[in-house]
Amino acid sequence: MKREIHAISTGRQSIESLTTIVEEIHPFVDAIHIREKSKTASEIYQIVQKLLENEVPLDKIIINDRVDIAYVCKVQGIHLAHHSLPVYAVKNEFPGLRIGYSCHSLVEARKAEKEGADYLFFGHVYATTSKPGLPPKGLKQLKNICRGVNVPVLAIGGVKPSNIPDILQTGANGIVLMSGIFEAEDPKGAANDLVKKVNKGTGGYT
Ligand SMILES: Cc1ncc(COP(=O)(O)OP(=O)(O)O)c(N)n1
Ligand SMILES: Cc1ncsc1CCOP(=O)(O)O
Ligand SMILES: [Mg+2]
Repeated sequence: MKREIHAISTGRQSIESLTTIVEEIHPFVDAIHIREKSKTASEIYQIVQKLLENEVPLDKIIINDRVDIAYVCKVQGIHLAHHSLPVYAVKNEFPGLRIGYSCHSLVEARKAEKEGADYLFFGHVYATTSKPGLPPKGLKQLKNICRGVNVPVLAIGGVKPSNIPDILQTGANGIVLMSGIFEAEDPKGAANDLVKKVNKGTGGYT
């Protein structure tokens, strides 16, 4: 199974900065999540249209939570969280959309898999400023999730180049980064480094 690198927007950047970064990084990553909880549907639609105008492939874009926008924009997929529509409901209505789900336990992971999730995020694996005050889940729990489901599991939270080998040892199928890409001094260089690190020892870069 091909290892994947996903990048998630921070929700803290302007449309201009966000789209500029996505235009630079898209060749290096497998998916870019537009996770903009305080932007309106109209603003998120505008982001997707701007990306499209700048030749970012729609099949690299995943919309967080907003199934309506994912469907209308015909992007790669939808990423759901515990506060989103249930996985089974989205699967029933939109069987063509790739569905991701953010899980935090094995019970949740198995439930999402059973309901039709195509891949899972598990985290936060390491401490991260994105989840202040919440203890990290760690590599042992990540390994447990990877063993307990058959769909790909991607590690999220505090991921950086130095911890990628440990993450991949757990059986995880990839990594997800927010600050390490979107807040990097050189997002394109950071994404390029991640590709090398993730594919080390597999005999090929993507
Ligand atoms: C145990 C637990 N429940 C919920 C959250 C946060 O929500 P989540 O479903 O992970 O969605 P995001 O807001 O992170 O996109 C959590 N971190 N832990
Ligand atoms: C959305 C989300 N869910 C768990 S950690 C996280 C954010 C990860 O951010 P970073 O890659 O900067 O640690
Ligand atoms: Mg989460």
